[in-house]
Order: sequence, then structure tokens, then C-alpha cells
Amino acid sequence: MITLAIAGKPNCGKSTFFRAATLAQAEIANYPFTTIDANHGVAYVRTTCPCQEMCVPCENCRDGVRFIPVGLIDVAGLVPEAHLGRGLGNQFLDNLRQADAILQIVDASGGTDAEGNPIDVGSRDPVKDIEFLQYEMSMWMYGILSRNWAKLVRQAQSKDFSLAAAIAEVFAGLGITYEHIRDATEAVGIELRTAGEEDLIRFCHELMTISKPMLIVGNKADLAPEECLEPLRKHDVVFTSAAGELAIRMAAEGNFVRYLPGDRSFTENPEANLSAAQRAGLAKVAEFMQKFDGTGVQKALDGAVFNLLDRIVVFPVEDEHKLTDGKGRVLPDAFLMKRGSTSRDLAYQVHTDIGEGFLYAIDAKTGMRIKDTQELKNGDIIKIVSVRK
Ligand SMILES: Nc1nc2c(ncn2[C@@H]2O[C@H](COP(=O)(O)OP(=O)(O)OP(=O)(O)O)[C@@H](O)[C@H]2O)c(=O)[nH]1
Repeated sequence: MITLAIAGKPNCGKSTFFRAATLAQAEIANYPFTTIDANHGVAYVRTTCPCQEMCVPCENCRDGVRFIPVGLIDVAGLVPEAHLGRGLGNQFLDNLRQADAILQIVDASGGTDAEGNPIDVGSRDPVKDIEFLQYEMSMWMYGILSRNWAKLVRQAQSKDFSLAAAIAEVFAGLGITYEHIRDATEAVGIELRTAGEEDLIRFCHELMTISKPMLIVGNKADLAPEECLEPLRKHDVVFTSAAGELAIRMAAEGNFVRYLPGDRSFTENPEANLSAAQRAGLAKVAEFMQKFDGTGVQKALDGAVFNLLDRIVVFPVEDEHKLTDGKGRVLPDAFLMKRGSTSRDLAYQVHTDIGEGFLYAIDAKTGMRIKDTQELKNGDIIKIVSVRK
């Protein structure tokens, strides 16, 4: 499963974002559990279910809106100079290793200092929070590299081994590959063997960016004065109110409102007996949603998976006419595939045996056979024909 990590300084709203994103209404989450432990949960990305276009009865979506599970990790708060040993422990390393991408939460309201202590709203430039996390993570990687440097150079000299391959081994636990090392070296234009400290820090920054793509989330945007939002806009930030999302997801769970995560608005249930205070709270969230086109939480999750990680959604079926699996369930699965994947890749994703016995695939929307090398498109419904091995 694709996994996203939530990282940021203390008090920026990570846990609130995590709780909001993993709080799923029963009808959305057919996944057996949404919170695995305090820091690991299941969130969902939102897409269009093809059932309405194909006129088939479907039980896996809500009115044509389909939610697909992704893992979510709430990483412990990072403090300045964490790379020097203040709080960056094994747990952080482990969380980072598991993550395909990072949601970097910043306090868009400028209401917390570098360590997360509350200060007056607007008194800290939130752009500094972006730089801080990226700096800490690059310096932490640089620390690992420099501690191993002499050994790596020796290894590369004594064996028939390139320095890049040796570095890749050091970072393999973080999911970093030889290709990442090569691309980062090229991007910063350095020769690893002769690189000095400054070059290696730049290299680590690039390596971090390439191997763990980051989406910046400007949280607490509901409190943020315009002068805090403006500089963040230059950084391609998704603005959120995690607290707002949590409030309406809880209200939806209690049947007080109708809301699907990612909707631009919600409607109050006429039978709900809301107190004046509850109504006023929801009115504030509604106002934010109108201004920002929703609470932003779903937009951040979708942005990380569909844009940053470049995934498309493909629906494998066994019966290309009824769009069912062997048990008669309509559009039972939705796979998040890397853009550029082929029907053969899909076959392997369904099962190794199906991949190995792959014969051909049928595009259920057109009824046509497709070549095994043809790129799949977002929303494709595909039947794989294979000989069972
Ligand atoms: N107004 C507003 N308050 C928020 C929002 N998100 C979080 N908060 C509040 O900010 C405070 C900190 O939120 P947390 O979610 O605990 O922050 P955290 O980053 O997990 O903090 P640490 O556990 O210390 O790392 C809480 O009082 C939240 O209610 C938001 O979007 N808007």
C-alpha cells in the first residue's frame, strides 16, 4: 500500500490532520481498520468510480465517489537541530523508510515559534517552517554520509565498486536506490569523489527531494492572516484546516451533516438537533470551505498520491461485461498504479501467477484487446487473460 508520512514541527497540527484523515465513516471505509496504532492509520484518496459511466450497480462507492486506502504515519514532531541528536531517533528513521512521500505540515497562521510554542498569530513567517524541515532532513542525511565517508571511499577504491553504489548501500534502508544517487549527483553537478562538505550537503538535499517527495501543507489556514498566506502561495502549498475537517467528519459520523471527504461543502441534516454553539462552529468551517474550496485535507492526500507520486487508478475485473470479479462483486478493486504502467504490470500487481501467465488484456470500456506494452489510463477497467501457472 502507498504510505504517506506527516512531518513537521511540534504543534503545527500533525495529530489533528492524522485524526481527521483517518476518521472514516462506515460507508467510506470498507477497510477493516483505519487506526492501526496511535501513529499508523489508513486514509483514503478520492477518485471517480466508473460505475455511473458504465451503468452498473456498485457497492464500493458513494454516489460515484470512490475512496482508495493509503497508509498514513504521524511522525513525531521535529525540533530545530534535530539532526544533532535532539529527537531524531530510530523511530523517525523507520517512519521515513516506510513512507513513499511526505506531507510536510507547516503552521500557516504563524502562531507558533520554531519549537512549536504558541506565539501571537502572524508573528512568525511560515516559510521558515518549510526551510527548517528540509534543512533538518538534509543535514541528518549528511550526518550519516559524513560518518561513513572514509569507509565508503576506501570501499570504492579497494573493490570494483563505484562510490555511488557504496552510498546507495548506506541509504538502502531509507528506500534510496543507486538511480536516486546517480540522479542527485547529476542534478547538483558534482563529482562525488572530490566533493567537499558544501557539495555533499547540497547533494543530500537533492537526494532527499528525489527519494522522498514532499507536499507542503499550510495548516491552520483558518487562523492565518493574509500576510502569512501570501508568501506561502509561491511555494505551491495546499492550505488546510485540519481542525475543520475533523469537526465535520465527526459531525458526519454522528449523522448531523452530510459530507464526503473532499466535498466543497456539507449540508446539515434537517433532523439534527444541533446546539447554538455547534451550529456556530460548523458555520465557521463552512465559511472556510467556501473561501478555500473545501478544508484542503483531502486535496493534500490526493495531491501527494496523484500528482507527487504520479499514480493513476485502474480497476481490474474478471468479467468485462458485468465488470465483476469471480464472486460477482462489481468493480471490487481499485489499484493505484504508477503512470506509464502497462496491463502486464497490472497483471503482476493482481498476482505474481497472473503476471507470469499473462496472455493479453481487454479494455472493458471499449471491449477491445490491448497490447501488453500499451500504457494504462486513469479510470481504465481492465480484464486480464492469463494461463494459471
Ligand atoms: N484553528 C486551527 N487549529 C488547529 C488546526 N489544526 C490543529 N489545530 C490546533 O493546534 C493545536 C496543536 O495540534 P496538534 O494536532 O496536537 O499538533 P501536533 O503537530 O500533532 O503537535 P505535537 O504532537 O506536539 O507534535 C491543537 O490545539 C489543535 O486543536 C487547524 O487547522 N486550525
